[in-house]
Amino acid sequence: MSRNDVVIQDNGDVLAAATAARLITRLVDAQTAHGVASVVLTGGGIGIKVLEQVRVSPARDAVDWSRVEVYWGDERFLPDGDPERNETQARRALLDHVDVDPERVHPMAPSDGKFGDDADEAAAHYAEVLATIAEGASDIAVPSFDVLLLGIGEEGHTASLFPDTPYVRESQRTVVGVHDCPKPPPTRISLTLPAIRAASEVWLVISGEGKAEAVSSALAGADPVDIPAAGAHGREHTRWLLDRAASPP
Ligand SMILES: O=C1O[C@H](COP(=O)(O)O)[C@@H](O)[C@H](O)[C@H]1O
Repeated sequence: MSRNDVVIQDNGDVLAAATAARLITRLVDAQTAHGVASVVLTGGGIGIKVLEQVRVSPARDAVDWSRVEVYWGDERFLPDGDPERNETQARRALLDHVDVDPERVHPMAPSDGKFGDDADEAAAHYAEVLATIAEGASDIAVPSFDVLLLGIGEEGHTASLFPDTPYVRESQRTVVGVHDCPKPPPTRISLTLPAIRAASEVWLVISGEGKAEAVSSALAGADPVDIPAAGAHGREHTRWLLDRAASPP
């Protein structure tokens, strides 16, 4: 039976620091249990702040970063090194500062990489990468991620799955090229809801009053087609990690 928790912190700074502490512990526990831990990163303001808090925590050295597999839940399809790419931001916030094994860091392709500007090809390739690493722990061809971080948008999008799009309805593919996004940049790559649901734990980390209505709808059981975040669940645990401003009234 999967658990669902809501934890509310006073403000975004406390939320970021508390989530960083929780993430360090989760990675250490996963390494203790099975040697190599896996994490799926998110972009967005609070998601990157969490990584910065991991970086400045003395406890970060409790993690053996060379035994962490790093993935992304979504990416803004922009040139390599673009400051708006989730990968660029995650590297600056944390990955450039810890001893990760480059072979275990799995960014989604940039728009000037080997797939050129073909986001669908880049997404199909990422699906192959995930399928190759998958241990067959679940029915779907992605690794059983130990922890998958997500943010949400004011309209309820999560990863790059926006409301009422073919992408949030996707039931077969694990990774999709996403086009005509309402939030820039318009082209993205995203895990789908079935891939997200393969994670052992899903943590939705959410800050700011602009998100409160979407959070409230998701927790009330909205249709994921309308509020994509409502469809994000972990196999074992789903944690809604909120600041007070983002909490339902
Ligand atoms: O564009 C994106 O936005 C969402 C939420 O970002 P925020 O800054 O409003 O918190 C994020 O979850 C997603 O990964 C990112 O690509």
